[in-house]
Amino acid sequence: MALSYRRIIVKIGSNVLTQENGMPDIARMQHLVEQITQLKKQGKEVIVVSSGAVASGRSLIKISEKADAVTSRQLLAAVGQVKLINTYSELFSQHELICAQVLVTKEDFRDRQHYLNLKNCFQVLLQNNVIPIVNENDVISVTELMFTDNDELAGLIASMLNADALIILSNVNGIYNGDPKNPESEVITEVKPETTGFGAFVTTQRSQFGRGGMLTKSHMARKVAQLGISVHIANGKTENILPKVLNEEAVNTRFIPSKTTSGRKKWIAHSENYAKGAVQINAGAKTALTSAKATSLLPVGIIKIIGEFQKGDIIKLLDENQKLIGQGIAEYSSDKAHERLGQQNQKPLVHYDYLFLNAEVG
Ligand SMILES: Nc1ncnc2c1ncn2[C@@H]1O[C@H](COP(=O)(O)OP(=O)(O)O)[C@@H](O)[C@H]1O
Ligand SMILES: N[C@@H](CCC(=O)OP(=O)(O)O)C(=O)O
Repeated sequence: MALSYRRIIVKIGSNVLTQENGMPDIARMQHLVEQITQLKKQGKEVIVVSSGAVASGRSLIKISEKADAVTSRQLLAAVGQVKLINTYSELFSQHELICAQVLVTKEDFRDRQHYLNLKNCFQVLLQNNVIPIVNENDVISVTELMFTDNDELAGLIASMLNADALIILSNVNGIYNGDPKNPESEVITEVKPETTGFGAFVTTQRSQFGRGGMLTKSHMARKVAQLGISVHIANGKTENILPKVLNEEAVNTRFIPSKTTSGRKKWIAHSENYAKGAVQINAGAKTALTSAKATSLLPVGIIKIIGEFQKGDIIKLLDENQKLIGQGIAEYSSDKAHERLGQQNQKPLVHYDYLFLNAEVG
């Protein structure tokens, strides 16, 4: 039976678009564009998150051996992104489709207003039947300003746009229960919200041109599925992989979504890096928050306040072992929280509606 997704984010990894010699694989791009065109013809909305700028740059310019890694990446990406988007534009125009370039940085997800502006831009593109092609703005995103990789970016976009599905195309058939190169390893076909233990199979190993590897993919996939979005990790080098995934005809790893979460919670879920402060909570509060019942964080369960924050800021929630368990929006400042610390009958510091708790990865 075909999966009936309407809004789909397709993330295309560097390795899918790159030949073994590091040069862009135009034939592969052409085939992916054909598949996306088919989805568009079926009335689906498709947003592409495409890596490949650096690989495209490599085909155009030779970098000096003296240049450092950051500068080389800036040069290759700045030159390569033009070629990448031009290639997409030419290929889509052969099918009478228009695509748009959307380059983003971590900063664009920083506050609610930036977030809403970006969301608005996607909405107008989709309303006009344009295919957004998103990539990180590698020219200004360097070192700590960078997304872990485009998988993280794709997860953010999927949750921002309330997508039905995120399909991550990589150079493996999915997450294997061992080394992907070992013929005895098999693809884990389904990860349910309650599945545990699969994280042990994922190593920090990554492919020749990839950045984050399978570890970030599985972290992100878990989080996105927790927000109510199906996530598939599939092989972008397999012929007709997109229709095959949707018709359940290809081996891939599918993360089954939890029941849906509000847009506000989705934003909070991805705001961990923008937290202004943190609170450490006791074991009782942790048990209450992680139980099935909707519970707000009360000062009585807080043992420590870390850093300064104002009403409306994102704050992290840590357990007694300093482990991050989630984040939420503070209902009042750190000064007021200090006054109420450990006291009973006080207003919640984080209301349940503004609280997001992380799932275990595996
Ligand atoms: N359990 C596993 N199953 C599949 N791949 C794995 C696993 N553990 C590590 N990997 C590595 O993750 C790589 C894919 O991630 P990555 O290199 O970031 O690719 P991409 O460019 O598509 O984002 C695989 O090529 C493989 O080397
Ligand atoms: N923004 C970079 C890609 C970075 C990246 O995350 O790559 P990948 O791990 O292959 O998805 C580029 O366009 O070359």
